[in-house]
Amino acid sequence: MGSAHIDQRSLLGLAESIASSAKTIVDILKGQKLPQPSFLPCSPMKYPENPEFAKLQDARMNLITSAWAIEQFAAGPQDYVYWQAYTIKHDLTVLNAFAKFGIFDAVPPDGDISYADLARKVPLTERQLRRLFRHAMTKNIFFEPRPDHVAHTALSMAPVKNPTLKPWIHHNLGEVLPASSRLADAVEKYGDTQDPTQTALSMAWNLGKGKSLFDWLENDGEGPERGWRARLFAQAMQAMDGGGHDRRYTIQGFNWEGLGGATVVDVGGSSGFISMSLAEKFPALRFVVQDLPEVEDAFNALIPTDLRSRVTFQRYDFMTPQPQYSADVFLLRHVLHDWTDAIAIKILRNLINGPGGTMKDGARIIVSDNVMPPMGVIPPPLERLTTTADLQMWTVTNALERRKDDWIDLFKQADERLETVAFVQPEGSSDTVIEVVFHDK
Ligand SMILES: C[S@@+](CC[C@H](N)C(=O)[O-])C[C@H]1O[C@@H](n2cnc3c(N)ncnc32)[C@H](O)[C@@H]1O
Repeated sequence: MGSAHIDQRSLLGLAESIASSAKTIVDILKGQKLPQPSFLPCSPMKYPENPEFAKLQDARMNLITSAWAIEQFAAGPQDYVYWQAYTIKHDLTVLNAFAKFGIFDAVPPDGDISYADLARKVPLTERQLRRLFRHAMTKNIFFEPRPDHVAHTALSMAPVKNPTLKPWIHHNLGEVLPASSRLADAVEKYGDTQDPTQTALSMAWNLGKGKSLFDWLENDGEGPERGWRARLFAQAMQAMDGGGHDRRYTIQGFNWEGLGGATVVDVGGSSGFISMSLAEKFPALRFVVQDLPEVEDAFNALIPTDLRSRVTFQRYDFMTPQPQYSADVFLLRHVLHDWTDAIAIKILRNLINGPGGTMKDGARIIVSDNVMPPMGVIPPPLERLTTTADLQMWTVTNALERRKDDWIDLFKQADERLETVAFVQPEGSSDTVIEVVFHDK
């Protein structure tokens, strides 16, 4: 078991470390004839991933860790804590307002636009716009190339170039942020509960008795609007398809080719984007994407014609017995971490015990999810992604991120016949692919 250590470096030591990591990054990019980082809107959105990835990644992680520490030294403890409490929430509010009111897309990607003209394109007044922009610009999100005009920077261009960041912002800042600000109140009221209906989210959004996150996403809204949150959530999940949660890690982490002509059931598969990528790569495989009814539209919008015969959608509630119980493989990607142990066990048992029989001997459950590493063994910027995922689950469903032993215990508790045979975490991946085999003996 590792432990997190306090950073012992001095102010000058941090500055030297920053200079050294920055030089490594500059040299690698120069060597590969790639642009240097800048705030120009045409800047690349991501770092390259190639043979020098590990060296580049180490330098980036050290640079970020050192920059965080040096910011804390430069601010001093009193100002740092005071500023954090005061400013951060508004950074997030502004980002949410930009996404909600279509401002990222209303500012032209090239050139600039006056606040007055922008106010004619979006549902905000010039005065409101100026106030939001002025705060955002302190962190290099948009800038004023000339008085009274606003233009994009590389950061404000990110949701324009990758539109899935907009539903991602909506879910995290429009839905989860009001809930995370109630986490302490929910703990005070409900204690250390694992009930998915007694959460900070249910408190913040007055969900009513017995309603959980997914009931709310699925049912909020009237008439044709109903389920609008679930549809946006399905798009937000596609934003996770990049960085450490890129779909390619789920593809690399298991020998899909070796399955031959099997049927894979993608349980809680959302828009089906993983199944579609797997189907493209492995033409012998067939897929059934299962999710709640409101997600079907997102699937229909995404499925290419040539995959329709091999990738289908089935409305299915995984709190009920699995209709495809005789399939060869069940994929659960980013699903079990949404649920406390008692419910995750119920979901697993529903896979095994179908309405007409049990899972086939030798069938596999493939889980692609976070496995919490021991404390302090991965760089702090990556550690923060795992602790964020854990707190996010606590906030929205009272669930958690599990360590390796927790996963093994979970499968055993669900059914003694489940054997966990592999944990594979491809390089660069935040997800681990866990392979579990069912022995019907
Ligand atoms: C965190 S998302 C993961 C989606 C997808 N597997 C991925 O990798 O991005 C969890 C999914 O579980 C689905 N879900 C939640 N409750 C469900 C239920 N009772 N039955 C079936 N699907 C459900 C949600 O609609 C959502 O698509």
